[in-house]
Amino acid sequence: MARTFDAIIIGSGQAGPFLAVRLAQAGMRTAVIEREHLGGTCVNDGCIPTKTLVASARVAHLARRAADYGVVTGGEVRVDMKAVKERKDRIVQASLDSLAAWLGGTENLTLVWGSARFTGPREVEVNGETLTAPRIFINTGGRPAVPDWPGLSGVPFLTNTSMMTLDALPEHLVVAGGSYIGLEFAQMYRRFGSRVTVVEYADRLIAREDPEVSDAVRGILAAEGIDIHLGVRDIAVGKRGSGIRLTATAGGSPVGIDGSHLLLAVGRVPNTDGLNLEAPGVAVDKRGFIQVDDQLRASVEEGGAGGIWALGDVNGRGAFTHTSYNDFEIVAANLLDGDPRRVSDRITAYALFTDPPLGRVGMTEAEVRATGRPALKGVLPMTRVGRAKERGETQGFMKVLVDRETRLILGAALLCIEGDEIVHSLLDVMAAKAPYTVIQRCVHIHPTVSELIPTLLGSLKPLE
Ligand SMILES: Cc1cc2nc3c(=O)[nH]c(=O)nc-3n(C[C@H](O)[C@H](O)[C@H](O)COP(=O)(O)OP(=O)(O)OC[C@H]3O[C@@H](n4cnc5c(N)ncnc54)[C@H](O)[C@@H]3O)c2cc1C
Ligand SMILES: NC(=O)c1ccc[n+]([C@@H]2O[C@H](COP(=O)([O-])OP(=O)(O)OC[C@H]3O[C@@H](n4cnc5c(N)ncnc54)[C@H](O)[C@@H]3O)[C@@H](O)[C@H]2O)c1
Repeated sequence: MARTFDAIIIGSGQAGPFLAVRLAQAGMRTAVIEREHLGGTCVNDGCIPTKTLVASARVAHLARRAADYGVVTGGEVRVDMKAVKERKDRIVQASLDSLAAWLGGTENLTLVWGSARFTGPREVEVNGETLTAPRIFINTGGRPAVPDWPGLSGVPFLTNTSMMTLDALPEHLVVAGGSYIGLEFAQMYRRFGSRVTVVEYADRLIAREDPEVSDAVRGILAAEGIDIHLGVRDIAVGKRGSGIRLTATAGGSPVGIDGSHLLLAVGRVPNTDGLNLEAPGVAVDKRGFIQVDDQLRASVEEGGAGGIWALGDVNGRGAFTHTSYNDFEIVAANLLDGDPRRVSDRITAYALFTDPPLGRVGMTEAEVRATGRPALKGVLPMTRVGRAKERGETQGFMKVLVDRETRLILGAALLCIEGDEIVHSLLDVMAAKAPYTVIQRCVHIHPTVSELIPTLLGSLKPLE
């Protein structure tokens, strides 16, 4: 006998639990199916633990720089990795506990532990039991990609998931992938005290960003003693003692790196392969992401029944906690509030949490150029920002791009202290569809980093 619900949510990532509570509060009998841990990647092996570790690493970094500020410490700075991990575990556990209490205390909501797969358009199977509902929401997220390098299956390697169990310092961490995940771990472990080498396939780091951003990030990381190899090809790995040996070519020259640990950060794959999406006829693209419309309804092949939505990383429309949460808001608004919110209303915004962080909104310069529209550009090096000088952290720059005709802000890259925070002042003006002059004429507080945003906007020159 099948158990019947009004709604089923597969996966408890950053959209599912919030949607489940809204649906249950609206009187729908709702099941949340989770196979591993509540909260998904963000809570367990993504944002929350990594930003907690980044905070420990920053303290170590500043403690080593104490003398720059005239502060005397008791000699060499050491990092107690067990204590660092315990702090991280405590913060993750508190998040898990509050999520479990919230879901457990919600009427009409049933939590089912197990791995779900579709057996029909409106039914899934979990642990041999069939659950049915007229509405099914997929929030199954993604997992680390594992490349097919020769020798990889014969050596121990880490991913962002297994990194969470480390409580000792790697002597030499080799990080494959010089993008968001790889660079956050690279800087963090360098600051904890490891030797760190990054190997990146592209000819620059974070290759989705503009070259000047990639180059500045590379300079910042290199100055901290991180070895970086770009344009890496033909990677092969083998065992060497208790560690690994990675061989490759970089820019055509052979490279050999002996590391104690290997971290794979070469991208993520969506968790759709085990869902048996053929049963409801849900279409995926060639990388496995579920095809959705602007209101996140899964595109169901001809003859399919509909009634299926996909939220979060699994739909390929965003790969961040805030985009997953926004997916929840869009689906809830459409289903429960009669408010036709859409994904296309969302302005791209994210941060890379290196130190200094990179706050990003809207288009890159390359994207603006590709549109062919006349634009203005402003750049301000942080060496000219009083607050940065006072804090002794003048690395990076702020860059903004504006449409010359409409005067609307098109995009910005703020690689600077507080760049992940102050970028919201630009984002909010973009959301308000107000011209840049609104923020340029706004009087900001002295001495802050935000204070220089009007100055940045006052420095606009035509984008040649
Ligand atoms: C190292 C790292 C750092 C990150 N840092 C940031 C950051 O700083 N800021 C940011 O915005 N984003 C960050 N992200 C991205 C962010 O974690 C994800 O975008 C976010 O978690 C949204 O994921 P989601 O809602 O799609 O699902 P997920 O959080 O991935 O959760 C999916 C859930 O579904 C479950 N599941 C999967 N298949 C099934 C099944 N068949 N049956 C039952 N359950 C299933 C999984 O067990 C999991 O719990 C980071 C990611 C990583 C890996
Ligand atoms: N701060 C944040 O918000 C944050 C932090 C971490 C992760 N995330 C999310 O997780 C997603 C995945 O992050 P990611 O960094 O794993 O993936 P990514 O797709 O951004 O980067 C993967 C990197 O690995 C490189 N690469 C691929 N194959 C390689 C190979 N064989 N050898 C060497 N390098 C190779 C790619 O060129 C790329 O630079 C991001 O898109 C992001 O949305 C967000």
